[in-house]
Amino acid sequence: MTMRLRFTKMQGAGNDFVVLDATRAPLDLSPAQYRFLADRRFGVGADQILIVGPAPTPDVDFGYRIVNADGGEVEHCGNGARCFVRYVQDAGLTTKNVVRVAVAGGVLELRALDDGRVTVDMGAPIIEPAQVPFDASGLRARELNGGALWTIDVADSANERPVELAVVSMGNPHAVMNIAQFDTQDVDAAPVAELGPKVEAHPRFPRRVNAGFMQIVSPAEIRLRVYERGVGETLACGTGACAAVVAGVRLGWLRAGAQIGVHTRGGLLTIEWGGGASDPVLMTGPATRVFEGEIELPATI
Ligand SMILES: N[C@H](CCC[C@H](N)C(=O)O)C(=O)O
Repeated sequence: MTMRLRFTKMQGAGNDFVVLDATRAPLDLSPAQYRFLADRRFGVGADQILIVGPAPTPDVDFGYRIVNADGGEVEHCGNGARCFVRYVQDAGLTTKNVVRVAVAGGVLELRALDDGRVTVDMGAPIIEPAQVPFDASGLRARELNGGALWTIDVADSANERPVELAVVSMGNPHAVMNIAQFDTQDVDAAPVAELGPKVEAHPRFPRRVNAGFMQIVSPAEIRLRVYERGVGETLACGTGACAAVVAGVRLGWLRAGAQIGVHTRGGLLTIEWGGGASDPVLMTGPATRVFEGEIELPATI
């Protein structure tokens, strides 16, 4: 028994999505069915599944849900937000250029630009460790320029090793590491494959965490790789780029209020944050429709 499911494949800076339209009828798939859709051999293949729905409240235009490739539903997706607005415009679901959408992590305002990119007001970051959430019990932060760096022990292949990180939530949890601590100035040589999964699943992150590896190029430019919670390393992570800039500004490594160029493996994201706790993080980047299709989705997997 299968169901025929129409989908749109999209990508934002190489972070790729299967977009499902639930604006006309509810769509409630199982985690196993979401994993099937995300599977790059047996299904369509994607980092996340985006389910576009009707507005849950009068103050927004739409709602959308985000499911990681492992089938777990999450609070936020920055690259997905840009693809969402491209989708609803292309599908004729809106004629607006500024769209408000409700996600589990909050309400986003999205602006489609004339050059094809999209700017997302990602809201203010959450920097209180307990709200990330991060268990800081028994730890003492290293204060730097008003920001905080935490050292946790991570079991790598050989033994336990200390890893220094900043913690930020954009509605979803992020750990940001400066790669200089790994004796390299090249993010391509950072130990993402080895340490990414260990940090993602570290017990001090009760909801797991997205692990960002940041190379500071200048006060207005970074290179970033992210081992995403529930996926693994992706070519880009929008909320990860926002979290890295927030951490970098707070720690004095990046310039507050500047347009920070975030070079990811999939393309350039531009992030701006004024540095105030209530200042919104603004992210601008690409959003591309790749193809549309149909798939026979097994009713039970
Ligand atoms: N893996 C993330 C969700 C997707 C975030 C990323 N794709 C983005 O563009 O922000 C998490 O579990 O919080």
